[in-house]
Amino acid sequence: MVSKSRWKLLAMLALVLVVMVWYSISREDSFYFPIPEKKEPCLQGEAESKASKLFGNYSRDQPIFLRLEDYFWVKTPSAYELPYGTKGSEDLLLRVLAITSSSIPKNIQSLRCRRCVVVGNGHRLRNSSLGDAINKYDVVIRLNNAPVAGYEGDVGSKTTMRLFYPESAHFDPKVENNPDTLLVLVAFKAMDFHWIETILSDKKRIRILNPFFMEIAADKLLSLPMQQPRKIKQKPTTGLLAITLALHLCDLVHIAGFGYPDAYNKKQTIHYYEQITLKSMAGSGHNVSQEALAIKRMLEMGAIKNLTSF
Ligand SMILES: CC(=O)N[C@H]1[C@H]([C@H](O)[C@H](O)CO)O[C@](OP(=O)(O)OC[C@H]2O[C@@H](n3ccc(N)nc3=O)[C@H](O)[C@@H]2O)(C(=O)O)C[C@@H]1O
Ligand SMILES: CO[C@@H]1[C@H](O)[C@@H](O)[C@H](O[C@H]2[C@H](O)[C@@H](NC(C)=O)[C@H](OCc3ccccc3)O[C@@H]2CO)O[C@@H]1CO
Repeated sequence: MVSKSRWKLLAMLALVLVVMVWYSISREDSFYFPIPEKKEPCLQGEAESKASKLFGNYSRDQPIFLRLEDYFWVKTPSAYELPYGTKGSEDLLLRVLAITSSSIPKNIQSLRCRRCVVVGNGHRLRNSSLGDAINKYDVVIRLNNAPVAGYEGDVGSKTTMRLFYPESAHFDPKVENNPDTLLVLVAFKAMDFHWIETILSDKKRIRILNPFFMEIAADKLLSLPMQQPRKIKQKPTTGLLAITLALHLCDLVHIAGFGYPDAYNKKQTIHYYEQITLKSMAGSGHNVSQEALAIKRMLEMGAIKNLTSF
């Protein structure tokens, strides 16, 4: 027979154990009982089903990056010229695709469920301390010249893809030089292909984004006219384009650093890394209030989740 005092001792020990487990789990840096890294639950195909509701009649068969085989023997017909299609640029593309790659890296390809985060360049990331959370995603998509060095605590240090175009390609290659980062060209005009042909030095890391995503963002998210006058007056921002791409590539899509100040807020800086205001964007061909509505719609229907405020 176990005596009453023994039972009491056992009960006390059990209580201490429960408190230790609770304390350990509630701390991020669990030291009594190491717990597996906390990751967002990921449902395979979730972003795909939300995207088809959002975009309607929408083909998931499109490749993310342009492929040589689609221009080599049979020239894939495209309804639009750049930036919504490749009509008229086929021969130039053939030359560029012959010296670049179109594959998705094996470590992303092989994932059963792809957790992605699109990091916008917005000021809301400043002092957000989101760095560790951002680094936990399988795919981190960054935009233009947004720096990582010096801002790791707020924006993380992992970069799986950087979407850029010639005018935005002024990130410091000595600092932002992670060899695992794909450099994804967003082509807006034929000159962009000439440019990339000239500057290519590390061919293996360059990809050319399928203009299909620009078309979908412009048409389905912003309802912009698809008929092309000589000059396109309005187009999606690179951030909205990246969200559209992520909904195609990933199973889970989160965003951070999106949202511009109100138009009357003339002093508020727009970026987390420099002091420019909304004024600098005048004439850049983006309708940020229309984009805010599109992002709100996607948040409301649960297609994306926001890590910062909006
Ligand atoms: C002066 C100008 O033309 N600025 C444009 C700049 C500029 O060309 C590059 O930074 C290169 O220097 O690029 C843009 O955008 P930018 O590089 O500023 O920002 C990238 C994306 O982050 C989202 N963003 C940014 C700031 C903010 N306060 N809220 C946000 O939601 C947007 O989705 C944005 O796309 C661009 O490419 O879209 C759009 C900007 O209009
Ligand atoms: C995502 O868009 C990027 C950036 O945010 C825009 O500001 C920028 O817009 C420029 C646009 O691309 C230029 N269009 C072409 C076809 O080059 C436009 O050029 C105006 C122009 C053209 C020819 C003669 C006179 C004026 O200028 C826009 C503002 O700079 O586009 C970026 C992506 O390329």
